Amino acid sequence: MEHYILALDQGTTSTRAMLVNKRGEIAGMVQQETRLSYPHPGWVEADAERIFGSSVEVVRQLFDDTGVTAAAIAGIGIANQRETTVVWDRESGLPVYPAIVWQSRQTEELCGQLRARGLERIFRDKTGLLIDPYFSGTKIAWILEQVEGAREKAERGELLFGTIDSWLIWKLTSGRVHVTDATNASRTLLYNIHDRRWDDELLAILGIPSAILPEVRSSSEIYGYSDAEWFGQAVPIAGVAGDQQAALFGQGCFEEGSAKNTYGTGCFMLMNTGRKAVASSSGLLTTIALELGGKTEYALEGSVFVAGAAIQWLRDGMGLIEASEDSEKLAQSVESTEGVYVVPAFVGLGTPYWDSDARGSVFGITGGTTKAHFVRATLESLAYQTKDVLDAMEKDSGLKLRTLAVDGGAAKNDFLMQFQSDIAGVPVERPEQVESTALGAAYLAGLAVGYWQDREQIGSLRRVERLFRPMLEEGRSRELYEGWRRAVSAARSFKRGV
Ligand SMILES: Nc1ncnc2c1ncn2[C@@H]1O[C@H](COP(=O)(O)OP(=O)(O)O)[C@@H](O)[C@H]1O
Ligand SMILES: O=P(O)(O)OC[C@H](O)CO
Repeated sequence: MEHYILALDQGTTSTRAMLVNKRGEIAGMVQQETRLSYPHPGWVEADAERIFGSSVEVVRQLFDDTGVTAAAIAGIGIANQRETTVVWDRESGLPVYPAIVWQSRQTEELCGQLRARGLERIFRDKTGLLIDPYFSGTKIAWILEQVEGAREKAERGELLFGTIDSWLIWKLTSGRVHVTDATNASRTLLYNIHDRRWDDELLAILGIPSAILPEVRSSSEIYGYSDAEWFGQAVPIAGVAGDQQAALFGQGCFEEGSAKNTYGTGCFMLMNTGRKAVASSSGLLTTIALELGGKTEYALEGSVFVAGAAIQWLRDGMGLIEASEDSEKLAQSVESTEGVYVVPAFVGLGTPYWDSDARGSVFGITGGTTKAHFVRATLESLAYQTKDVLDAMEKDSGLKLRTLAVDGGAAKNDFLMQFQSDIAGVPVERPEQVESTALGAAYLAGLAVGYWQDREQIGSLRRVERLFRPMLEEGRSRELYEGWRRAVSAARSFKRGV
């Protein structure tokens, strides 16, 4: 019987289960969309129970579709949307509040207070992150504050916190295992990435009792076994990483200086900086890339909050397209945007601006602007935001990128990838398998159970599907990008009225 690794990619907008074979091929995939809710402007929440339910459903469906059973699964690897925060009752197993999604901004005020107390430096030095609602720490503090009785319960050890990986593992093991991995821990604003432990000082500042925290483990080891109830028989859960770190690993970015950009709901560029935690002066985050074989590796990261989400907005909010893929043809139906810029700062701006006040804006429209220009400008915004991050990355690392490895849903868009290469002036390399996140999770699990031997073997499995080279004349590219910078600057000043 052929054995597989089961990869579970629990992303912001969808949950996917995949079977990965020895050759690193995806032998089957099932996907389910996740519904988000927006209870107030800027807030983004999800039903944690549904996230777990859909995770089980996609696996069961995958088994039904392929005829593969749990007996043929050597291990489960989990990659998850990071930072998204779940707090649940240890006894009943029920979340005390919906999952607060990473994009959600309800802790803006709390973050402002922390910054006003001059705490930015302490958090930055210890965690590599900024004080921003993006990260889990203030989300936990907010839940403990807002949900009646939650703080007292947390202090009595009756509540548990987890990012989505912890939540899924806890549920899959029917409440026996409460763990996370170092990459996920490094996104909470509570984890000291240098000492590699939960930081008491930061916990005290945020008023979070340590009893609610999961145990932090490596990214590749057997954490526990899924209860037979879920998939028919127990399966080892053997790999965990935040989805962006998983994608870095799945892309084979093992060398210092290698980088990938994932075009999903947001865009996340990570550069491997090896055993060094490089501090940034340009608004990048320093984060744990991986903990494997007793060694910790670090990465620099640039985060764009709204990327593919802007294409979804064209589809669902504006009704301009029927499916995300349609954006490609429409964009190509016009020569340029004719000066139109869309700044999709729906929840503020991340790297390098970190501006919570910025809001989405459109510039340069005329009576001649059509749907095609609008759609093209929205797609182009993904490339411009990536260029912002890339510039910061090269500046802080002192390294010039030779190629940018890409993946994620929107990386399938040829127009976008060519425009990206043109604007960034760097070759863009798309692997045959753009599901790098799932592959990364599978590789981590496979290494733990001996399905694959080492990174060398894994690296040899990667195949490039297409290389996009810069084609646009450099002066034109610079001019377009300067227009973007002006648009961003205007979008940022609008809310403040300056
Ligand atoms: N061909 C395409 N062109 C542009 N955007 C796309 C395309 N296909 C998917 N997307 C966008 O990519 C996102 C889905 O990518 P995915 O990697 O699955 O995201 P996530 O893991 O964040 O849920 C969606 O926001 C969708 O709008
Ligand atoms: O859901 P994704 O794949 O866009 O990833 C979300 C990130 O992990 C948030 O930091």
